[in-house]
Amino acid sequence: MEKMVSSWCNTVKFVPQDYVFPEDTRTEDQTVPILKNCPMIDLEKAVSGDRNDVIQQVLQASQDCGLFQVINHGVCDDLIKDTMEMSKEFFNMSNEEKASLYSLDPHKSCRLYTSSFDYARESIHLWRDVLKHPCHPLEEWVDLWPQKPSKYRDVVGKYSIEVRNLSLRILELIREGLELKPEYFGDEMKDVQMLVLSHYPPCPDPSLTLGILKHYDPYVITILYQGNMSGLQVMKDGQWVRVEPVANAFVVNIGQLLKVISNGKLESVEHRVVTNSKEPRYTIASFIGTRRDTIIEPAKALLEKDDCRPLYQAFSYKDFLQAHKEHRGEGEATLKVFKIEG
Ligand SMILES: O=C(O)CCC(=O)C(=O)O
Ligand SMILES: [Fe+2]
Repeated sequence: MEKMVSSWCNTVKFVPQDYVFPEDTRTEDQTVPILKNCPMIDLEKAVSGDRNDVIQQVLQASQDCGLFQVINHGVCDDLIKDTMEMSKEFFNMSNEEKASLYSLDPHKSCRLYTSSFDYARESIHLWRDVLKHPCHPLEEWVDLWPQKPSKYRDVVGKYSIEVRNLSLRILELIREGLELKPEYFGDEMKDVQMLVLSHYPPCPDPSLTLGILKHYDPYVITILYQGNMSGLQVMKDGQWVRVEPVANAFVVNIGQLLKVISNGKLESVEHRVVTNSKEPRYTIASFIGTRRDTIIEPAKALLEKDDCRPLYQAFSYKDFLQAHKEHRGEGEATLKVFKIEG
């Protein structure tokens, strides 16, 4: 517990040496430019307006940026606010109250930890505390979730369901856009959902530290709520740029599995999180993924339609995760393992 950044960060004036990243991996400049033309997609229009136009916006943004933001997404503002409140309350509880969830074991399904999933093996730590738990199907997991704050399970349970529904609606737009058959994203492609609540406390020298190292999301799709504090940066045209938070909008990230399924038509964007010295930052990421035995491959219908060869061989998600672990921080290298050269 004493390793959690929030346990000791108020007592230090300088960044401890084991939190200082090598110069080429950390952020030297806090004032990187804003991601321009980050598409803001109005999802309501998919129902009441020109659905095809929304589909094209989603596809275009996924191709150009690997990321977009959504408004009028159907998750109600109060629920987002209450969930953020639950997260803040949780992280601000005393260490005694959180102790039962804290674990250094990367295999524990619901856990509170600090830095990355494997603190014990990393040489430099991230400026970040994390609560991570599966949430689908809710009744299977909810009993493992925090018991305090007392409304946590109720509020976060509702949030996880609504955000899951949002992910499925976006996946459906993508499926239609790629002209895949209706059952393409069947149950197995989306039957895992993880919720990751992050707390990035203020840092005395943000130029030395990172909240999360550069990475690609090793899932199908991510829905991120980043509150009102910036910190998320994406690699665009060889440059790190900021994704500014927009009140009640979600950031949608195309995961690496979707890049493979779309045979590289959709991009997955490299991103990282920087720290700041002023305010704590709280974010909630919902990842839709799959089980370890699911086979991932470029959609055959897409290859036939476009008359093109597959860029990736078929692989099990288990093998992908293994490669992901081996190439930590080098997300491009993970997919290269499965790339068909030619
Ligand atoms: O907290 C954030 O802003 C981003 C989190 C993220 O990229 C992740 O958890 O994969
Ligand atoms: Fe991420």
